[in-house]
Parts: sequence; structure tokens; C-alpha cells
Amino acid sequence: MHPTYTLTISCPDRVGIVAKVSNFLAMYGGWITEANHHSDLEVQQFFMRHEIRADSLPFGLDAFRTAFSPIAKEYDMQWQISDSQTRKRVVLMCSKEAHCMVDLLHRWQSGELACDIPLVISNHQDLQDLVEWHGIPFVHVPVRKDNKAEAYAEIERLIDEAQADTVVLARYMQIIPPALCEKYAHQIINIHHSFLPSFAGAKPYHQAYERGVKLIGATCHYVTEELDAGPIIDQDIVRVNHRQTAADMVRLGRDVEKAVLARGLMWHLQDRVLVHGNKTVVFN
Ligand SMILES: Nc1nc2c(c(=O)[nH]1)N[C@@H](CN(C=O)c1ccc(C(=O)N[C@@H](CCC(=O)O)C(=O)O)cc1)CN2
Repeated sequence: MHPTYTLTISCPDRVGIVAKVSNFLAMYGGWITEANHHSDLEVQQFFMRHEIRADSLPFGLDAFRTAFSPIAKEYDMQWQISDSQTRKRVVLMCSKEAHCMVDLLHRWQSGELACDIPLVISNHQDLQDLVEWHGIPFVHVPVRKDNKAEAYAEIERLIDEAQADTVVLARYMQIIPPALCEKYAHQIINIHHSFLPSFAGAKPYHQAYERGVKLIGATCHYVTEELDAGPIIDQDIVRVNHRQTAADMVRLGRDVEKAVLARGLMWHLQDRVLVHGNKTVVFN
């Protein structure tokens, strides 16, 4: 695979954006290997993601940023460019449930998840041996009603010390405080074990069982202050019926959770997820 730069853009929609960007790239010999764009006519916002062969351009990211900035300013763009050779640093967080952590660590070890995992943080020690078996440092930060401020100050220090650009809540069952949601906006990804907006909060499978639904699912979303209400990255479902107990639903849901979290994280790592307000455009 040739190393690529990924250019993502969000800006007010108007005529000529695709031409302007493509002409800029062509002017420098830029070889576009994947192109996606979308116009949201409701909010008149334009979204674009281009992958460009790194060796087709005569300069690196810093010079690209300097050269492209006048266009970005003219079109009032929110934009970023990233290098496929720079692996994102992902801190994983968990509690007691192992399935999502095991799945992510296996996909990482097999090379499917192209990222670095400098650290795992947990409010329990149940998964310590599993994580350390994969050669990843594990830090136990207990969270109780009487130590939340200290606990989250330590978690913030650990995330910053790890120079993480992404945090994944792999069934981490504590509420992230508002200040951290704001500081790491669109950088914290959670897997919620229901087909949101149904059954937000704790024990969604028991809520689903009590309601008698025929579909259960999982939702991968960015974390916001409001619980389970952040921009959705991916979702999936599985059919259930009157024969399934709540425990059966927990078991069936695990496979959906693993698949949805891995897919959502993969797209995030590939800069395929653009956030606008409380929604996403996913160029997958
Ligand atoms: N600020 C946010 N923090 C977290 C979110 C979020 O969307 N915004 N998602 C959760 C994960 N989650 C469901 O997906 C979830 C986690 C925890 C709870 C909950 O009620 N926890 C209880 C304590 C439970 C315990 O100690 O075992 C609580 O904190 O009082 C509901 C939903 C992760 N964090």
C-alpha cells in the first residue's frame, strides 16, 4: 500500500468546492486515490474526504497546510490533513466486561487495527492479566462516589501522558465528567449496548426484555456530557423473540457490540467520520 495523506473538509456548501480542491491537488501533481463528498441540503453544509498518494506531492504535511490554508480561509473550511504513516494513539478504558476489550486487542495484535495502544485504564482489575498478556500497560483507577474528582484528574493526566488522540470506552461503566467530554470532544468513542435512542443508560438489555422488543442492538458513538446522546458513528441489530431471556439478549448482544465498536473505531482511525452538530457523515 502506498502511504497516503487524508484530507477532510467541512464547510458551507456552494458551487465550485470540489473543483477548487481538485485543481489545487492537480497543480502539485496530487494523485487522488479515493474521493468522497456529500452535500447536506438541509443545513447547506459540504463534506469531503480525499486520499492522496503521499509520494505524488512535492511536499510534506506542514507545507501542504501552508499552501492549502488560503483556500480553506476563502471557503470557511474546517479541515485537517493526516498521514497514513502516523499511527493514532488509542487509550482503551474498561470495567469488568471483557468481550469488547478482548476483541479490540486481538484485532490490534493481528494488525487489523492500525494504531498504537500505549495504555489501558480501568476502574476494576478484572482484565489486568489479559491486557498485560498483550504487552500493554494496565492502570487501575478506582472510581467511587467519594473520589471522582481525583480519579478523573488522574485519568486525564494518564491520557495526556500517553499523548493519546483517541480514547475508547470498551464497556467502561462510569460517567465521564463534562470537563473531559469537552476537552476530548470527538476523541472519546463509546460502545453502548442498545440500538439508540432506545434504552439509554444502565441495563439496556433488561430494559429491552421488559419492553418485549424484537430487535436489540449496539451503538458506537462519540461521548458527550449527556449520557449516550453523542454523535452516532455506527449501529447494528440482531433479531430476538419471546424465547430469549434478558441473559440471552446479553449474550446475543455481545457479538453485535464487538462488531460495531471495531467498525466504528476503524472508521475513526481512517478519518472517515466527520462530525456536524450532533450527527456524523461517515465516508466508509
Ligand atoms: N459522559 C459520558 N460518559 C459515558 C458515556 C456517555 O455517553 N457520556 N457512556 C458510558 C457507557 N454507558 C453506556 O454505554 C454507561 C455507563 C455507565 C452508566 C451508569 O449508570 N453508571 C453508574 C455506575 C455503574 C457502576 O458503577 O457499575 C453511574 O455512573 O452512576 C450508564 C451507561 C460511559 N461513560
